[in-house]
Amino acid sequence: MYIVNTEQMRALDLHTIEHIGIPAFALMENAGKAIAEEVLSLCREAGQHRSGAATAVAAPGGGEAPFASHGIAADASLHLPNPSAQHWLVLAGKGSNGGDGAAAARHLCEAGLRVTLLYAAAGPAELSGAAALQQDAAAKLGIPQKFHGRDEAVELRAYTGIVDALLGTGASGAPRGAYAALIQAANDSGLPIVSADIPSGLDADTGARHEPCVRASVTVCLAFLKRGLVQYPGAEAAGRVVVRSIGIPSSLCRQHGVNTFLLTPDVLRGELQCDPKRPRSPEGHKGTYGHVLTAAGSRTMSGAGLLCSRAALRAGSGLVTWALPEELLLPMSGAAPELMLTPVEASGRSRGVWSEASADKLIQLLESRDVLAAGPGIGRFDGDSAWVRRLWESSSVPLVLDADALNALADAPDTGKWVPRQHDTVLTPHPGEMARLAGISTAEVQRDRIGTAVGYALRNRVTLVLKGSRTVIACPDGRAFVNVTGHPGMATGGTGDVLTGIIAGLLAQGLSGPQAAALGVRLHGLAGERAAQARGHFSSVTAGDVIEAL
Ligand SMILES: NC(=O)C1=CN([C@@H]2O[C@H](COP(=O)(O)OP(=O)(O)OC[C@H]3O[C@@H](n4cnc5c(N)ncnc54)[C@H](O)[C@@H]3O)[C@@H](O)[C@H]2O)[C@H](O)CC1
Ligand SMILES: [K+]
Repeated sequence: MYIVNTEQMRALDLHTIEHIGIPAFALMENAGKAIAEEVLSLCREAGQHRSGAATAVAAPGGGEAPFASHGIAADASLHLPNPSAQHWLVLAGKGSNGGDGAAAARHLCEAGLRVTLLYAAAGPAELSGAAALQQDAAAKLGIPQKFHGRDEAVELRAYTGIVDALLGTGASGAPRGAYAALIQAANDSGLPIVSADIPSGLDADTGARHEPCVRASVTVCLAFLKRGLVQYPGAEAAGRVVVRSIGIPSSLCRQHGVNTFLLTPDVLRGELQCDPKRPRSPEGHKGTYGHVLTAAGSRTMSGAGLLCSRAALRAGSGLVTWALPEELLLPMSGAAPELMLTPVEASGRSRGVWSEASADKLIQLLESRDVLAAGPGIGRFDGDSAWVRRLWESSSVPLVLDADALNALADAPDTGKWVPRQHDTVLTPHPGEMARLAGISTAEVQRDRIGTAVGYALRNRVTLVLKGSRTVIACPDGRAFVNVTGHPGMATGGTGDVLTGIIAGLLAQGLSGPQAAALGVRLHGLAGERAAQARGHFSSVTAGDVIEAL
């Protein structure tokens, strides 16, 4: 599923209208029907919820074919039992979003609902183009219309639901004047709201909420998923999002530079050519599935190393060697019998702390290993930026950097002079680590997660996993994937270490950086959901549970 920004959406609209020849009015008609269908679906759900009765009429001879009678069936998508009990208000702006709303009003009327159109305008003269034609068509059909051009309060409780067709991708800044008043009234009404394209007030590119912003029950996103609908926390305003085709060919997306995707199984298999069900060769032996070296753990954070190493095994790596400061060797021996442990030179200050010199041992160990995962629980230590540089420049295997290895990278004075790596490099920062790497504030990272991640990945030719709600996987070629799996219960110590191990384990089995990062993030989220389900309540999920659920 493609994710577009407003500039790409406008270009796709224009291309479809001007080059392909599908008129804006036709697109708007399709948009209106799609919105109406989702309103009716919401009404049916509510009706079923209340009465528990199924709405479909069983066809003669069994089967659920609604309204079929002797082989003749009606259009089920616009059916609602007792539609006249519904009186929906369509709030329409002066632009094409409002045009979608007017079209939806006609289709809802056709389905038998009572409908009123309320424009954020002083009169029809303020409308133009296809939106004016839609308003005129609705008027000709006798659909009641009101015009509200001023910033005055209005009472909406007489209705049963609201369609928000005030602002779409043409909005800029916080809703003003009558738009603000109507959005406020809609939110205050407590009625179910179905938003056209995006909730009015939501920034379609960044997901920022310009108040007053509509809080929708459902958002009917038209043509392609808008970036703002997958950037949290703003996107919570959208409620359930359903993307509906309106006739703009998805085949146009590539030529308009759309290279951001929702991470679905189809996208994994298609765009990423990554088939998680890849058959494992029967003659496979532990060497077939790769050997991960983890450089992780320190005196006060030994568990991070254990979690990362166990996760690499659980993700399918044939072997895992855990390199750790010598002081931890005895205490951690046998903690996970499947792991091989090897001590590295600790710092002069303390035997439980890493040293810059330990990089030499790691490089030597990598002569017989396939992947290096460095960072979970290593803490900060003298010379750690030089340590990261040594690993960056001298390891000739895929590399995953996490936690304080990223902070050490961020503090390195001259990364621009480092020898570019010829092997997959995956960084897994949380927003704070991303901020340090990019030299901006965490708030700025969160304001445009996709843009920040893609910019860094392109500049540094790495795969960047920006963790958080809706994790972003940004690739060295500029493509980005937004993950939808996961669970609030995963916001607990150690789940980041587990993700690093999973990605390393997948790299060890031959996946590329983007494939291992995308599949790893998706599986990590699914495992977290399963762990939360098994625990009954998400507050008791631990990182270890996520490994077990993987
Ligand atoms: N173009 C097409 O073929 C299709 C478009 N679709 C729908 O159209 C909107 C985008 O429409 P556009 O006319 O560009 O802008 P909007 O309707 O979103 O709003 C512009 C309208 O609102 C005023 N305005 C802008 N910002 C503010 C503000 N902060 N406060 C108050 N008023 C504001 C501005 O002056 C204009 O009058 C898209 O989202 C789709 O819904 C269809 O999908 C069909 C194809
Ligand atoms: K809207």
